[in-house]
Amino acid sequence: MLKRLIKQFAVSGALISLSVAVVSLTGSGLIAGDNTIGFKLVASAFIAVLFGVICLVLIRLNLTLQQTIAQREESELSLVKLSSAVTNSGASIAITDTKGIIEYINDKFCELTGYEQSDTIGRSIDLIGLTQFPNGEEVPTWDMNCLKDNWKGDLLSHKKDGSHFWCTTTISAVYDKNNEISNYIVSGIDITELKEASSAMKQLALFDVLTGLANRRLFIDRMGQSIAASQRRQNIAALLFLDLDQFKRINDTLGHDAGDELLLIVAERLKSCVRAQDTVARLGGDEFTILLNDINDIQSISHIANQILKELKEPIMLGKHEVIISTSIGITLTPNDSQEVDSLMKNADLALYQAKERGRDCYYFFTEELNTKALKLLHIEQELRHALQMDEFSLVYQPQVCLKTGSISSIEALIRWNHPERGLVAPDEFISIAEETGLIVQIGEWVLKNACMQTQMLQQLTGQSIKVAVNLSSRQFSDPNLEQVIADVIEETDLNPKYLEIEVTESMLMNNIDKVIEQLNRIKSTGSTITIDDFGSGYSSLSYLKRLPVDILKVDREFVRDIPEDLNDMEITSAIIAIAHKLNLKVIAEGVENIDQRDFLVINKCDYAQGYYFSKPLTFEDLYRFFTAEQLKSA
Ligand SMILES: Nc1nc2c(ncn2[C@@H]2O[C@@H]3COP(=O)(O)O[C@H]4[C@@H](O)[C@H](n5cnc6c(=O)[nH]c(N)nc65)O[C@@H]4COP(=O)(O)O[C@H]3[C@H]2O)c(=O)[nH]1
Repeated sequence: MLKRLIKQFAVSGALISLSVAVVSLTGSGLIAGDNTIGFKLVASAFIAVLFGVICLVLIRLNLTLQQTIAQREESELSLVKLSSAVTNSGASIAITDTKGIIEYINDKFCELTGYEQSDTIGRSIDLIGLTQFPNGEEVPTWDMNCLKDNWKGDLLSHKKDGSHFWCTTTISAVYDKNNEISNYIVSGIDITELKEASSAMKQLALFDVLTGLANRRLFIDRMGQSIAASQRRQNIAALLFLDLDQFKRINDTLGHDAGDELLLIVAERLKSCVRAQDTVARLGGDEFTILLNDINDIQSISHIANQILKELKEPIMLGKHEVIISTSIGITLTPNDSQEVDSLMKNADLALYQAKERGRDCYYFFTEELNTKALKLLHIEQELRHALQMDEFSLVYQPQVCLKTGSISSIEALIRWNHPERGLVAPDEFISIAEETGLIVQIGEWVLKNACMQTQMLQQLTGQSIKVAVNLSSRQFSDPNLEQVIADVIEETDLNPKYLEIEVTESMLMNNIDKVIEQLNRIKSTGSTITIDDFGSGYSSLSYLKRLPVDILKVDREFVRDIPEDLNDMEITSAIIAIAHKLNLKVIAEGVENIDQRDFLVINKCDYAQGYYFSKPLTFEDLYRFFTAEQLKSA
């Protein structure tokens, strides 16, 4: 009101004075002859101007006053806004003095910590444990004397009830007009859930879900640390690769839950064999690795390896079933064998392979010779790839003779590798490498296709219904698309499928009988027949044999070799023939090298035979000649 009155007074005064001044000056000009009147008029104009100026000053003063009041109102409003923002902030806020004594806390602080205003004001902020990291380490920046700027970090804090929460915390210094710190604002946001989620993710990323052991990633990381530590401390670290010998069988027969339970028990037993500074990891499946650190003598590694072998052989109860397993262990040392993670892994794997070769349930230390052998195998693998591209493979065929008629009933296709430098390479030297590297899938398809094609051609050339037997490797046998591959080849080569015999080894059929039966039935659905190769060399149970959809049993060469000297072999061979016939299966004996063996087989009613006595494996051209000669003989 007063402001308005002053304003009105000043404005009217200024206007009146200005008008009076103008009128006076005009009047003084008009009566220029009369000096006295003119002087009076000028004087009154001067007074009017002076009065006007005073009024204008008053207007200015009034404006300034108004601005000051508006500014004060504005800052009051800002303060209200700020205080309401702090009070209602989603972040917990505490304001402390320079010594960390709490002067203010907002509602969120109370909600988060469980403390009331009355519990906290006047007490140290240490109350909620902001001065310590979870591992007990001091928070360095919480020293008030050091904190000159903002500090931000994640802290594990305490609630009033003693429980913990993770808080992402910002501590900011507040400066007064003398640029001295007057207060600290401590604001925090609860990130407990986030921390828990990220630690769960860390657990997933670094640990095996089933066993809780380190996973491959963490293990490799630890290996890097062990390599560095062994160099620093000038001692040894050992890497052990383990593979459970009977795991697949247990998994297949007792199911995956039992398999998982077994892995958990194995993990516990492995942990019990090593020290706290060692790492046990599961790389996947039944593959475990162990890192033994700070080793001073190799005997202690052997001691631990022996302990593991012993521990794992203790019976394990899986539900109602008691199982006994064993393990094979490959061992490599750093810095002795290598100081590179990759080559140490490779070394241990090679040593493990060697342990398995040596009959399993044992450990084997990596050696340089092993490495040389592995390099040689790698070289052969590269050569095999090249051989496939350059068409260096060929097939030879060994006739199979019907012992009743003496005529050729089938031919067995056997692969040869025409190596550009080494000449003809026998399959025993490369099939296992091809299997290990997976190249057998391509090589096997090549064999199947060429064997069918050439047999079809031979049938046309000779006019005879010749069958062909083709060996299948275990890798091919486990391919779920196998029947499609066979069906495609049959269609492509135009061979009647009843002339194709697929040979699978007895050892291939040993695992998971139901799956094997399924696979054999799929192969049979193509119209071809199935022969079990090397029969008697494995441990086929007769009850299994009854269920298998097979047509022919091939007696292993081992049993035929010492006939007629070895009575046991003769007993076994005649028993296999008798059993096969009881099951309505045909029998073929392989490796027949002399007439005594042939006669024995004839007497014991073996259906077919194959061996050097009848013919060595022949090239396609020789085979054709062989057939023509046979035809001439019988004509
Ligand atoms: N001591 C002796 N040996 C005889 C006699 N008659 C034949 N043999 C040899 O015995 C092997 C018979 O083949 P297998 O048992 O299937 O054993 C085969 C088979 O398991 C594998 N193999 C050969 N060709 C292929 C193939 O195309 N694919 C696959 N997956 N494996 C093959 O390589 C093995 C060896 O084949 P080969 O070296 O051709 O050796 C052949 C053959 O040459 C005999 O009277 N005495």
